[in-house]
Amino acid sequence: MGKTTRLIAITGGIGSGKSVVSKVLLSMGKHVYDCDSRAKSIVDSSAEIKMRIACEVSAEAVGPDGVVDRAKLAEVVFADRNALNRLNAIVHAAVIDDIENWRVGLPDNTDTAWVESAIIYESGIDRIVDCVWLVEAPEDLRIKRVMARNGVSADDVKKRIDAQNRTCDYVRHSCIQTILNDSLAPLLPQIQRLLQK
Ligand SMILES: CC(C)(COP(=O)(O)OP(=O)(O)OC[C@H]1O[C@@H](n2cnc3c(N)ncnc32)[C@H](O)[C@@H]1O)[C@@H](O)C(=O)NCCC(=O)NCCS
Ligand SMILES: Nc1ncnc2c1ncn2[C@@H]1O[C@H](COP(=O)(O)OP(=O)(O)OP(=O)(O)O)[C@@H](O)[C@H]1O
Repeated sequence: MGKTTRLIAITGGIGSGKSVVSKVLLSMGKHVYDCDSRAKSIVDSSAEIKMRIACEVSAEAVGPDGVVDRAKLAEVVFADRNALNRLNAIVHAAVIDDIENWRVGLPDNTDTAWVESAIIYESGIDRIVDCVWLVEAPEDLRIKRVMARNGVSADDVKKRIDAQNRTCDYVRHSCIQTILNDSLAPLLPQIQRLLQK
């Protein structure tokens, strides 16, 4: 059981490069929980959660076949803070439970594992991790990266940035390490240095 495994959050705004950091760790054989994909599986596998999303957030975002229309859901919640708060309240409690189950299921000898999420304070993940790795990149670069990655407009990316906590809020966590992922700083040596701490 990985019950005593130390948890480190990999956080930072959308497009900062959290997934790239996660991929480096995974390539080293480390355990990383990907909140975006796990949250999707949790929603997709729960009729109750989907019903709550349809009733409390957007009826149009869940089809009669139970399939979640994520483009529609994103359009609704990133234009309406109250709708986003309702969605977060429905999904995040289930994600926290899932992280705890995942941690318990890690192999015995797992000293440290990572949880990747853009929104550790909104989701409550800050309360279950021991340390935070904050991935940072200039906002204009983050916007360009996400436009290229997702084929979306700058306006769509800015709406998500507005929905996420500002960098200054991250300092609320007592143990925080920064990884700079602009167009110049190489990532690998920074990750290796943090792994030695
Ligand atoms: C809003 C949804 C439908 C958009 O789906 P979509 O496939 O377009 O995006 P995806 O899930 O891959 O997320 C991409 C990025 O959007 C940002 N984002 C996602 N959810 C949120 C949120 N609740 N608040 C702020 N930013 C968010 C993050 O930077 C994330 O990395 C989806 O993200 C969702 O259901 N979000 C609520 C659950 C959640 O908070 N998941 C993320 C961490 S637990
Ligand atoms: N240093 C880099 N050099 C080139 N491309 C990069 C770099 N860092 C990230 N990218 C690219 O930018 C895009 C955004 O990066 P990534 O998906 O890791 O961001 P993220 O922080 O995980 O975003 P999200 O909050 O949406 O999960 C990806 O297509 C990624 O390949």
